Order: sequence, then C-alpha cells, then structure tokens
Amino acid sequence: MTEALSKSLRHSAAARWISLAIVSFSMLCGYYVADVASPLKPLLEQQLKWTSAEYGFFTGAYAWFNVAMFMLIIGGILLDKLGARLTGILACILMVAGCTLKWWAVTTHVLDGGMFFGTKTQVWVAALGYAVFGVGIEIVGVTATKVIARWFKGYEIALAMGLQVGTARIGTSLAVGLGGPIAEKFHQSIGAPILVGVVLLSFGLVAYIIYCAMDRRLDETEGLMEGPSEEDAFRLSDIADILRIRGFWYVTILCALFYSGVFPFIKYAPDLMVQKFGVRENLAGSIPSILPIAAIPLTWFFGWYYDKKGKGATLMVLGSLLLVAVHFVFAVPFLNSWVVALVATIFLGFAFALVPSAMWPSIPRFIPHRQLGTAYGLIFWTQNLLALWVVPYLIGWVLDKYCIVGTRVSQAGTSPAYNYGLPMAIFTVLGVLAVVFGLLLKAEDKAKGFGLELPSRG
Ligand SMILES: N[C@@H](Cc1c[nH]cn1)C(=O)NCC(=O)O
Repeated sequence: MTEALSKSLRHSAAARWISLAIVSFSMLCGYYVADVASPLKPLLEQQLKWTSAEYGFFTGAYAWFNVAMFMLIIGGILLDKLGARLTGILACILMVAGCTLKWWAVTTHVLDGGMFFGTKTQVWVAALGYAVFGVGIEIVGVTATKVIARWFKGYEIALAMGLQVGTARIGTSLAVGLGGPIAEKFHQSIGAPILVGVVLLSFGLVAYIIYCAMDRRLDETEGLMEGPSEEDAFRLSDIADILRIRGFWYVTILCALFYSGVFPFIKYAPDLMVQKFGVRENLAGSIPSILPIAAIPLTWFFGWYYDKKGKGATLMVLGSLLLVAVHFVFAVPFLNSWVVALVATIFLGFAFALVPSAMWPSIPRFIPHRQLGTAYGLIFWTQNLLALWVVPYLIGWVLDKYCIVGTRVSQAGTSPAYNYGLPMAIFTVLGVLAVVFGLLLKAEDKAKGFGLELPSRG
C-alpha cells in the first residue's frame, strides 16, 4: 500500500463534503418525486375522478413492498452484505422505473374505465409505480445514512446527516410548491410535474454512479479492496441483537409516530389549505412548501448543535411537543385565517428539523457500524408501515367517510368539500404518543448511558 493509500480518504475534508453533496443530491431528486402528487390531489379528483380514499390508497402504496415484502429490511441487510455501491445503484434504478410507471398510468388512456377490486385500474397501476419507487428511495435513504455515518465517523456526523436530510427537503419543497404551477403551465397536466421527476431521478442516478467512484477509492484507502472483513460481515443473529436493545424500540416507535404526524400531513396539507383556509387551488401548495423550506436551515442548525452541545434526546422530545401544538392549532375550527396556517407551518418546520436532526445521528451511538444498515432498515420499515401506509390511508378513508360537508365547484370541475377537524385531531394524538416515547427514550438513555445527551467526539 502506498503512502497515499495508507491514509483513509475520509480524513480529507474535501472528500467528505463532496461525497455528502453528491449523495444528498440523489436524495433531493427522490424526495421531489415522493411528494409531487400532493399538490395534484385536486386535479386527480377533478380530471381523473379519484376519490380521497383512492388518493390515500395510492399514497400508501409507497410502503407496500417495503412493508409487506420486507424490502426495507432485506435492503438494509443487502447493504450490510453487498456494500453501498451495488445497493445504491440498484435502488436508484428502481426509483426511475417506478416513477416512469406512475407517469404512464396518469397520462395514458389505455386504463380508462377499468376497475379492479372496486378501485380504478389506473389508481392500481399508478400505485404500483409508486410502490416500486418507494422501495428505491427508502433503500437509497438507508444507504445514504450509512454512507454518511462511515465518512463522518469521528467528525461532524450530526451536522452531515442534518445537511443531507435538509438538502433532501429542498426536493419536498420543490414538489409541494412547484407541482401545481408546473401542472398549470402545461394546461393543468398531471403528467408534467411527474415527468420532471423522472428527469430529476435520472440525474440522481448519474450522481450516485459518480459517488460510487469515491466510495471505491474510500475502500481502497482503507484497505478494503477484497470487501468487508470477517469481523464486519453481517450475521442474521445481528437482528436479534438489535431487537434486544430497548432504546432501539423506543427510537423506532418514536420515529414511526412522529413521522405519522408529518409525512401524511404533507400529502393532505395543500388540500387542507384550500378546504379550511380558503387558499386558491393553484396556490394550495405555497404554504405547505414553507414546511420543508423552514426545516432546511433548521435541520442544519440543530445537527450542528447536536454535534457541539449534545442534548439529542431532549431535542427529540421538544420536536414532538411542537408537533402536538401545531396539529392542535390546525384542528381548532375557528382558527381558519391563512396567517394562522402560515405561522403554524413555520413551527411545524421547527419540529420537522428538531426530531430528524437528532434522531438519525443518534442511532450509531448505540448500534455498531456493521449492523447500521439493518438497524436503519428496521426503523424505516416500522416508519413505512405506520407513517407512509396505514396513516395516509386512514386519513383518506376518514375524509371520505366522516368529513364530506358539501361540494366544491372550481374552474377545473367539482370535488367534495371536506372538514379537516377529525384528521387533524388524529395527527394531534399521534404527536402526544410521540412525546411519550421521546420521554421513555430520554429515561433509557440516562439509565443505559447511550450518550444521546452528549456532544459528538472528534
Ligand atoms: N423514509 C425516509 C425517506 C422519505 C422521505 N419522504 C418519504 N420517505 C425518511 O424518513 N427519511 C428521513 C427524513 O427525515 O426525511
């Protein structure tokens, strides 16, 4: 090994930050597609006659394969076994393929009039595309998190994870804020914003392939040319080891509950703005798009704060408390001015920064690196089950069953008028439960000494 090779590439600050930037860009493209349908809900109802339950069904499809076929857990194990290069590229390809299928489903007329098990065939095919995309983006998410944990071990790990999540949120904000205007620009075309997603994901794939060259170089400089060592190899008993850690359960349940109050909310927020706050349909996404925008610098800031000062468990409890307060405000019927919506959304941005910036860098504090892919896979699996499948579907079903209060007539056609009080009350209860599990995690950290309240070393 030459002198140059004996020094790990991760000790080069430039290499660390460049690898972070590339991986974060791939995530940004994925996050755009994950949420691009939310500002299109009224158009889907008006042009394609989707019901809210069908929209909820489609949205929940994101998690079908991840949860029911355990793709996330399998993906996490594959990551620990095959490494970040192969796993990441395969996952990026799945994202492109899934988004292309979704685009085809909402633009073709071949599926018109078809029904399957009481749901439009078009909804099924779009959902299938979204489900394939969901496998891809979740595995890319697990891969990116483990990649960052490796590059930044002993360095600014929480800041780096905060930067990655924050940058990815630019994608969410572009989707929610620009999805409607892009559709409008192309004569209310539902397909146009989704096609933009296909193009973005293709760039994301190219970016990840470029990252792979850096990852290979990192392996070389760490003497890992022949793959992971015996000691690093994943064993199935690792799953049992991880599940034996009570703190792991607390963080996993907190994650599922907290994100259940955020991700499904983003899917319905543009519609909430129209229905409760009287925002014009073509501007429906403008206030919700502030949520990820507010979260971006705040996630970076709280990541930096966690590295410097610690207090990770406290940050998670505070974020969950804010979630409760905001959803409570959204649930109160007479608080229906758009100014209230704007202020509450900014506070939700704080919550959406506090919890993720502390949660993701906390996992390597009590899980060894060789088990990280599996651990993140298990956490994301639980999060997908509740936050990306059950709760979005539940909210759509509740809206159709209990919340229709009339008919809305707009330029683009008619659609039901909804009272969002009950869905917002459900989100509030999820937030309360998140606070409980945040407090349990804080107590467990104190008892077991995970070090969640301490600053990063290095
Ligand atoms: N499940 C992942 C990725 C994701 C984003 N939107 C839908 N799925 C996740 O939660 N990543 C962490 C985050 O805070 O975004």
